[in-house]
Amino acid sequence: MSLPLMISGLAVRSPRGRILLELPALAAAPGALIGIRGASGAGKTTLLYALAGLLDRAEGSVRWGSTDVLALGSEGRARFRAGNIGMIFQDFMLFEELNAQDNAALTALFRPRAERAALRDRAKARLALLGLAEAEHRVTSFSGGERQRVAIARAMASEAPVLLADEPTASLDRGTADRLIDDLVALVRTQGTTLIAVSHDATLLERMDRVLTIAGGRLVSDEGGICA
Ligand SMILES: Nc1ncnc2c1ncn2[C@@H]1O[C@H](COP(=O)(O)OP(=O)(O)OP(=O)(O)O)[C@@H](O)[C@H]1O
Repeated sequence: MSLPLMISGLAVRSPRGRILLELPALAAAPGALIGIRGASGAGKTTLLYALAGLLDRAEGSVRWGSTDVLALGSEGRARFRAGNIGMIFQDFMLFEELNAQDNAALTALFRPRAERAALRDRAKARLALLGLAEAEHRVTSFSGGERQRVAIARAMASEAPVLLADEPTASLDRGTADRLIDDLVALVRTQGTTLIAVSHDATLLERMDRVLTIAGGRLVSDEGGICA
């Protein structure tokens, strides 16, 4: 399944009413590689959170296909995310008491029984591809880069139609980052996934079909790919 994105009248405010993000309209076809760049505090993570349906207070609509995630209650948003959105976020959202393999295969819990074994196999293969052989180790002892790779393996193994990533290469060495970028591009090209990645990594941004620049909570440029 592939999901087109349609944003309309999106506005996110701080609890005191300050505008953090204002995006009157944005559309993205499925199967696109979209980069988001901007200075610290520009609103990039806020946009990713809005796209993932992780914000409780936002005006407007964020439609993935026919689903407006802003119109759903928290349970509905969680269910939609589990089925449709793979997330590689900066806090990695790992479960400390689980090992790397179980963390990477976590989305199997939300899948029909018949799909679970294949998802676990994909998670294992992704961990190996990302150079994490210690799949049986609990993530508590892992470094930042190792934790990031577990989160990436989980998001990619889910084969969700949408992948949202916040600085996916930030904790990785250049070689691992380059392999990851190749893998993400291949996934998008073969599966029709939509990848939206916030990044400062020029190598990653160069590989995107489209790069959005956010400044002061607003979209200030929308380029069909850049050469950094
Ligand atoms: N809950 C909140 N309450 C008040 N202000 C907030 C809240 N969340 C974010 N902000 C503010 O919103 C603005 C955008 O933050 P955001 O994290 O989206 O920026 P960013 O572009 O991702 O920055 P960075 O590159 O540093 O991660 C910042 O000024 C931040 O301080």
